[in-house]
Amino acid sequence: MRLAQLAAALGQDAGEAGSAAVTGFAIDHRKIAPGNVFGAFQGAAVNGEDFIPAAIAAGAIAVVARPEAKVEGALHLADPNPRRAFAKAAAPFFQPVPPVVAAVTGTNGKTSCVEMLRQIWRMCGHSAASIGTLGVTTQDGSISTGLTTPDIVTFFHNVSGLAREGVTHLAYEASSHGLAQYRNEGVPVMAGAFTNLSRDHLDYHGTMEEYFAAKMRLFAEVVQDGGHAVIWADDAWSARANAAAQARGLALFTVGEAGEALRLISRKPSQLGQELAIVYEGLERRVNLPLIGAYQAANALVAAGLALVTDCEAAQVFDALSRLQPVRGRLERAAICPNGVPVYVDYAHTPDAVAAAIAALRPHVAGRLITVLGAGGDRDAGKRAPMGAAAAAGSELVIVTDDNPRGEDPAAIRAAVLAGAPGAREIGDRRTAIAAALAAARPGDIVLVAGKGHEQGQIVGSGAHARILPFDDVAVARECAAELSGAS
Ligand SMILES: CC(=O)N[C@H]1[C@@H](OP(=O)(O)OP(=O)(O)OC[C@H]2O[C@@H](n3ccc(=O)[nH]c3=O)[C@H](O)[C@@H]2O)O[C@H](CO)[C@@H](O)[C@@H]1O[C@H](C)C(=O)N[C@@H](C)C(=O)N[C@H](CCC(=O)O)C(=O)O
Ligand SMILES: Nc1ncnc2c1ncn2[C@@H]1O[C@H](COP(=O)(O)OP(=O)(O)OP(=O)(O)O)[C@@H](O)[C@H]1O
Ligand SMILES: N[C@H](CCC[C@H](N)C(=O)O)C(=O)O
Ligand SMILES: [Mg+2]
Repeated sequence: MRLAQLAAALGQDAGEAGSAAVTGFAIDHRKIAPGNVFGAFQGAAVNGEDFIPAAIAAGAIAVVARPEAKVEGALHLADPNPRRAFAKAAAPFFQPVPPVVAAVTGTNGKTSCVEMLRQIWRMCGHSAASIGTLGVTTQDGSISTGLTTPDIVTFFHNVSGLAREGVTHLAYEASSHGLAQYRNEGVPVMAGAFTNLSRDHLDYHGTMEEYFAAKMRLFAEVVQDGGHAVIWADDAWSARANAAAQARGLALFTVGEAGEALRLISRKPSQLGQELAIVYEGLERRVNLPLIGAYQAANALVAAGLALVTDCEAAQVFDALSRLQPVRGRLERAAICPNGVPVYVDYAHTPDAVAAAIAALRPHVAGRLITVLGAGGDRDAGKRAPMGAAAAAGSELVIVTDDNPRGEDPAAIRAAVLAGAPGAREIGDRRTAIAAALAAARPGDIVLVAGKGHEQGQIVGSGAHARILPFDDVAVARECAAELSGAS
């Protein structure tokens, strides 16, 4: 690719520099190699424009930046929205891409949906992958990227790398941060999905309206012209999501009890899962979903909707639902105590998710539900008390503990959660809290350990002082259960 082509994609003229070969793209000046294009963005922590001279010194031949940024010694590709312009400029460089791409947004359920869709596609015979909180997942396993939505350069590398490996079907998670920062643009997206909206990330977006607007960029700009919008119909924000998709002219596919394309008629919990009655194209079908909880049924049906609009055969899709494997850290049964008490690990880290995880377990509780939870530091502080309240409303015993305190005082975070759960116990150390929950449990009880799901570490400190202490809720629950059997 020549610089002239790249400039033309942005409607600009590269002049004499146009014949230079573009060797790659970077948004971090420390990753610039000679011949690269640098994207200089104003960030939350620092201003990327401050690194323009260093990027040019390292060999950048062009810089995508705001018109007012100072660029000397390289071509200035000026744009008032440099993140969007950078994505547009870089996209043609990263070829090929999988022919079928779907993206999922929503407060809760993105990871579950993309992972379930990956499995359904696979069972329909396609070579499929997903990108999201669990990393880049193919049938051979997962590689973690650290963030739900990686930065745009990593995203392009991953997407084109998967296509080169033969992946034809890709599902990715579009977080609101990722959408707001144009971290996943430029790949033709055949279908987008919306799962739900509830409180999270207001530290970043400010208001629910802004948060919703960030999510709706998926339908307004990211999904390709003539693409599909699969929308969970039973959420308070669904009607507005429908309107956003229709305003863009996308083909609407609604799912749920109020869904028109895929209607959920009934849901009956069974011992190991649930039986769903659904109607698709006028035909009533029964699906034995091997997963518990209304929320997992919702995610499975949204994933099924995405498979259907990406041309999978209905009989195969519904058959695949009955063979879905659990998603790591989502209502994962981590251990069974010697007295028969099961311990579930769930990634609930919003008030709505805590309520959803509890609702999923409640039909299976004969005795008491014991919930262990905390809230993350350097994240939306306003969700902490409502998380505590959701736990208290649905559990007989709540133990408030630490969950990635990051740069904050862990005791202050716990106090904020406890404000919503006044009767709760407080045990800062997460291992001690889990051990205490298991020790308190009597036959018939269930223990829910919420907040970390698949995570492998406890993040303490921030910036240069950040450390990730190894911690895995599933492993710790197993160890604590084993200690109990040693003690009995
Ligand atoms: C608030 C936020 O979203 N921050 C992310 C964002 O940072 P930013 O664009 O504001 O960047 P910045 O650090 O201020 O730096 C500005 C620019 O200067 C560049 N730079 C910076 C330093 C330097 O020495 N040289 C240099 O060139 C940076 O590459 C960047 O382009 O882009 C960075 C690069 O992609 C991310 O690493 C960073 O994630 C931080 C670590 C983070 O914690 N993000 C979380 C909140 C997040 O994004 N979570 C979402 C949602 C999770 C969910 O609920 O699903 C996710 O998608 O993971
Ligand atoms: N459809 C849903 N409705 C309500 N709660 C849900 C739903 N799906 C998942 N949850 C809750 O949210 C938790 C996280 O689920 P998942 O990882 O699929 O969501 P996510 O949107 O990817 O989250 P993140 O924003 O952290 O990436 C689950 O463990 C569960 O507690
Ligand atoms: N993607 C989410 C993960 C939160 C998980 C929870 N363990 C926490 O640290 O708050 C976030 O970055 O807000
Ligand atoms: Mg996720």
